[in-house]
Amino acid sequence: MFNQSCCCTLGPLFHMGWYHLFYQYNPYAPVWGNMSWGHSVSKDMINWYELPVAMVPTEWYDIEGVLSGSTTVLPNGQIFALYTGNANDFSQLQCKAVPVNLSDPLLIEWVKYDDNPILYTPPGIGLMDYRDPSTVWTGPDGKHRMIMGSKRGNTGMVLVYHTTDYTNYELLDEPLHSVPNTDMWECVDFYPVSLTNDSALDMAAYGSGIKHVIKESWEGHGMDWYSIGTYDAINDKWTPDNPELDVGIGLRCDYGKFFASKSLYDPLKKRRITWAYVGESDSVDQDLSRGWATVYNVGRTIVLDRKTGTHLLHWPVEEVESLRYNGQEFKEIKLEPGSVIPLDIGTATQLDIVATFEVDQAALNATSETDDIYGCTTSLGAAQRGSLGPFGLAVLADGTLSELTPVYFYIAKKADGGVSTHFCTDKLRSSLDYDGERVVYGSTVPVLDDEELTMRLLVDHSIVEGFAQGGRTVITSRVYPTKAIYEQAKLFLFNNATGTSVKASLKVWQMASAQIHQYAF
Ligand SMILES: OC[C@H]1O[C@@](CO)(OC[C@@]2(O[C@H]3O[C@H](CO)[C@@H](O)[C@H](O)[C@H]3O)O[C@H](CO)[C@@H](O)[C@@H]2O)[C@@H](O)[C@@H]1O
Repeated sequence: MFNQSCCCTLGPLFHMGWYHLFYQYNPYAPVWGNMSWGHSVSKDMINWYELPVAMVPTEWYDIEGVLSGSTTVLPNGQIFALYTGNANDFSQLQCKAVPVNLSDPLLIEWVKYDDNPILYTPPGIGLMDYRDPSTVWTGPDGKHRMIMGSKRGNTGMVLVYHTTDYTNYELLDEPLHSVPNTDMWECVDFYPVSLTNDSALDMAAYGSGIKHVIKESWEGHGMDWYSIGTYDAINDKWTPDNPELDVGIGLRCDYGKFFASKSLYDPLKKRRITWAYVGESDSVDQDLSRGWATVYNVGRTIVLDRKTGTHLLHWPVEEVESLRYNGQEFKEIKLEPGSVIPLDIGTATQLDIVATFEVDQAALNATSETDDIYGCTTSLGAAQRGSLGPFGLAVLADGTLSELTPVYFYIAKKADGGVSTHFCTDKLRSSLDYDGERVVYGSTVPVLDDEELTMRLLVDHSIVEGFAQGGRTVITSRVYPTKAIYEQAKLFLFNNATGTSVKASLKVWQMASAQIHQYAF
């Protein structure tokens, strides 16, 4: 957690045994402004050291902000950053910077390129619709490429550039991809995923057995969208597998607070990790009185869900399991319709929970109730009862359930005989004293015939990260309980369905705190 960091998680990189995270950061206040590149490092992605700010606004071309961008590590070990400068007239110009000393594992000092800016807005693009240059990668033809997010009118798009020297960039005539009515695409990310195994691929991977993902962050809406498709590197064009799941209209990386994410190919463990800015959801006044705002999620691996082929799986990095202690197991607890069962686990403010739920198959077949329009976000939350849901866990709840955050499944039988399963987080009663959004987050989650319903929850005081079906649908929430804190925070199982009992089995671990410190020089 960092004093007002905001917006894109910038070019993460791995250098000499350290994971580096750069992020939009205001050194002076917990609100957006004075945008600089904050810098933190970790050896394990769990415990972090905060380093001196890497870049601050100093020049005419970035005096209104050193905005988002990326870093690139070349095969010869050279490193550079590309970023958007918010110029003195607020136009968005692309700039370059390099670390002063490559033999410094911490890459403390950065210097801006003398001939910045290296790119001006192309004709036909708004001066403020042109930002967040990506990591540079090399295609199968040996050409080096960089992409940026933009829009024309209301059509969001990814622009593609070629470069031969990593400083001069030539814009291609056609975008990599665009989708009408999706507005400005911020912080675009583009990466390959394997169709054959869970090993991540670095950007150079291309050919059969590979799909490519475009991720964009929807300006002003705090939502990150992704789509899986095929990249034609010869023509620098990308096509979605399913036009109904195109970028910005189909699937989200997370259905809660998770914005402006950026991924890293981790060369050490051959995996792709993503981080995003998990903003506060109470008022700016609260940010000011706390003196800080915004956290980052525990790093999440990304792989293609090879069972559905339609989804990605976002899952907490394995390192987080090193924080687990005092694991307790609960087996086959029967939850009758309308039941709420406290789980005796002691303090319940920092938890890792893995739970499975088994619905009575006879009840599922027998129910005559159908609901074709159920949706988490339009529902009344966990209080809305149906024949086959909701059931799940209430976290950060006080003993009287005056405050609680239910995370649950809701199965809706459809008129055509099929079912849709929804994964939701209900923030309507998370806090008795709260001046922010009171909403229900969530979406549908595919559940295949041979699968149980499973969820994993990471609970950490004001953050609840929920992962359904191995990470097919993910919800990150910020909640601000006033009573359900420290020793008063409890964990409950519940089944608010009217027509089925549910069997729950779960393992719950207490979680030690991660260490976040200033680096001692
Ligand atoms: O920090 C800038 C980077 O953040 C991104 C993605 O989140 O753009 C956000 C954006 O909005 C910020 O500035 C607004 C004032 O201009 C402010 O109202 C808003 O709350 C902020 O998040 O930043 C740019 C530049 O101002 C603006 O066009 C965006 O909407 C990313 O695209 C930027 O690189």
